[in-house]
Amino acid sequence: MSELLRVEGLNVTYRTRGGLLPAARGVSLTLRKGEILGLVGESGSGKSTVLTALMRMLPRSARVAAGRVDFDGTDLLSLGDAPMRRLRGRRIGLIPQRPMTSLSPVTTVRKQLALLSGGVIDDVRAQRLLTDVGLGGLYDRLGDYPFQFSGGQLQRMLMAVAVLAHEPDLVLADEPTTTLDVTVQAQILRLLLDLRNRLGNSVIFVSHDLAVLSQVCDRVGVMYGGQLVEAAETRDLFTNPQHPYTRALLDAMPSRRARGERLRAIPGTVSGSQRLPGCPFAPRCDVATDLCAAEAPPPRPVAGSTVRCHHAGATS
Ligand SMILES: Nc1ncnc2c1ncn2[C@@H]1O[C@H](COP(=O)(O)OP(=O)(O)OP(=O)(O)O)[C@@H](O)[C@H]1O
Repeated sequence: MSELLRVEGLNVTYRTRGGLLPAARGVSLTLRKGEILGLVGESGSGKSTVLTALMRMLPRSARVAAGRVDFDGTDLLSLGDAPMRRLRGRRIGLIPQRPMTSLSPVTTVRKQLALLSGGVIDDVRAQRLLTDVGLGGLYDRLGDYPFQFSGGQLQRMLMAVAVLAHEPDLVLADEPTTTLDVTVQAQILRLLLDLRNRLGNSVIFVSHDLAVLSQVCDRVGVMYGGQLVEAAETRDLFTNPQHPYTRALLDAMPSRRARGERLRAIPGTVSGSQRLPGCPFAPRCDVATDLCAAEAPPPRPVAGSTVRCHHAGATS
């Protein structure tokens, strides 16, 4: 598979009352054509910041302090605003986190689908797209308002717009199933896989839930304190995790604990870890040494993973 996206050394900083906050720190990743890459991490680890930087939709308080984002031969970070707007939607689609709040409550769904698709969804096209995402029966109700549909139905419609209206090469999905119940969540994940298999698009799928990512992703990147601390093929990550934080995340997954066994929470919080000079996970890590607190480990290959840990390889 050839490469679609290459992110190198992405640094994003927010201006806050407490000073500059480095929310993404030296994030490097690659995405092949047709690949689904998951990004996982606790709240505040920097997942949305990376996704928003790729879309060039960061708030004004943010600054991309360093890095390069090559999208199919185009440097996204130096691209002018007008060509970037043309790219958004057409070649890069976004599936939002909360379908209900992404839509205006006072405009009919028909109008919003047309607007979101840049005018390409007329009534004939809408019928085909709805059928493609398993909602053919809702065509007669397009004049209704968002609150008259379920969250799962709205998310399918937004996926139809993001993935099918222009068939973009890259789809960015920011926790698209978080607000849905488990059965609907499974339907949405299946739909995402079906669409990828049919269209061959690449996807970056952000979630705080490793179990969700394991169902759809070819590869998974683990974020902590603004850094990508480990990235590997999904199976390798689950069977042979190299970073202590990845191991702790896996240990905290209910499905991986034996029945009756206590779940292991990770003590401490991610808060403030972006400002530490050494490894951001060091204060919560049970194998950390003085070196970890003093020096940030660079990414290096260990047993199929790319991992940022001074002790990876020695501790597994
Ligand atoms: N607009 C902003 N202004 C200042 N700080 C921000 C802003 N947006 C995010 N941050 C901070 O940047 C860090 C990374 O946040 P980000 O939203 O990227 O994390 P996340 O992993 O996506 O979290 P979540 O899962 O909760 O969405 C956090 O410390 C957050 O508080």
